[in-house]
Amino acid sequence: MAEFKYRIFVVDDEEFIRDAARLNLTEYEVETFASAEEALQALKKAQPDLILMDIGLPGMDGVEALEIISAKRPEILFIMITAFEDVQTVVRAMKSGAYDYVVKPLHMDTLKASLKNALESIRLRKELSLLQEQCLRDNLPFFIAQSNTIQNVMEFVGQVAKSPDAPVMILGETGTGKELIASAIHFQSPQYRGELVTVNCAAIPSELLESELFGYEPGAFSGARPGGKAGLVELAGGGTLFLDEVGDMSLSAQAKLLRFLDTGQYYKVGATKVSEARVRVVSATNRDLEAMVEEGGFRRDLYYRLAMIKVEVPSLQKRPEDIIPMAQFFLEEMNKKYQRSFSGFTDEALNTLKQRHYEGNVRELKGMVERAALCGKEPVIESSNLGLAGVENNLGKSAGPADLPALDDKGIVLSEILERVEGSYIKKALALADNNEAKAAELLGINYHTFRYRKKKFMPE
Ligand SMILES: Nc1ncnc2c1ncn2[C@@H]1O[C@H](COP(=O)(O)OP(=O)(O)OP(=O)(O)O)[C@@H](O)[C@H]1O
Repeated sequence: MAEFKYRIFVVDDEEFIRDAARLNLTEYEVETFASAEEALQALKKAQPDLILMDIGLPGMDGVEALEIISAKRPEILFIMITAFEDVQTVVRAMKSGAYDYVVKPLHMDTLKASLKNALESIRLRKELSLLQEQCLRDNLPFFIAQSNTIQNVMEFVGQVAKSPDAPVMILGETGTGKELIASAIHFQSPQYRGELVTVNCAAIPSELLESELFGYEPGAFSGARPGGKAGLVELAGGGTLFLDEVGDMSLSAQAKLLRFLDTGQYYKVGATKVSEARVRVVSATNRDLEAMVEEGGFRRDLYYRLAMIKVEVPSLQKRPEDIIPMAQFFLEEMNKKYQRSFSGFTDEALNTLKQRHYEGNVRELKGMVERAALCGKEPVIESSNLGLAGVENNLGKSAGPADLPALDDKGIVLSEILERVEGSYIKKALALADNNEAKAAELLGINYHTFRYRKKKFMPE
């Protein structure tokens, strides 16, 4: 195997110094240049690890070249070569990020020691970044994809994740895994080191959404924080902004978002100066956005912009092969969460799980397994632990008192039954309201935030 050698550019107008570097630094791959301009030209094709740069060059000086190169290639280290009297310039170079400097006349031992230190720091930096990458990827949420249907979706997701600027819209019923897919897009994209910032457009009152997204200047409105606030767009800079339930965004916020998507620019509330951010936007909805566009509730131009790439997540009903592997995976998760030690499900419980029609999709399945892990007795989950007896939770059927278990001398657990009834009505209201949580809350005569809180209890996120 060829021996690995660090690559060093030496930029000095004195031929003697260039020759000395080539002759003495044989353990490195050395290329020499008589001017900063020549080095800049070579950088278009080459990838040096370090540049040994003379400060007093004819034409562009060494510090200017350092600033230009560092802005684009911050990973390249610089050691500056300077004459004694040049202290001011050395200070400027160090402030601009030079790693070290050596003074003319060059002493090869001093130069070699400085190079060794610099290159050791490159090695450590590379090692650290490899470790960080591995750690990021190891902490990726686990996505179960057993069925061909969802495997095809995930293959497509892996492909679209690679183009960092293309907006992606994820469509699918509630609880199908849209948020998980948004995080898969982020972590498989080139900007995975940036933040993944999630905004639930339905949970933020429409009058606050704009200032949450774009931030505000000090004193922008009464009640604003004195120091102003950074927007979620800014926090997601260099990463991904996930707009969940995007169909619930007000028309005024839609207009601002469209401008941002078109130009990458935005105004903080109360600002006169424009700000910029580079962000991949992923959005999701379980509403029929095309119908909303026809009815004027969602801007057509924004819809086309956001849905440049569409990912459709099938309901659990359409991929029954995923039910059992998911149930087993969730049981492992719950074993850890609640320090239980279930080894699996009885055959009857497995059949119950397979036969159920999951209106709340994966979230409902996960909730059932969680409840079973809490209420069941080791070593295995039984069908009766799945919380389906007595009340038929499936939608389309009545969830009224007729389905409640009779009260006899064995007694009942009232709190459990009330909980089931509540869960059943919440699901029914969601279905009637076409998954619009605000409408579902209205149907149940409770406010939106109470609805969200109670929904989470039955359909944990
Ligand atoms: N394929 C999967 N593997 C493992 N867990 C999953 C999978 N799909 C969904 N989940 C889990 O199911 C729950 C619901 O998923 P998620 O929140 O991503 O759904 P959603 O489609 O965004 O729902 P909503 O439309 O209500 O916002 C989460 O706890 C998620 O971790």
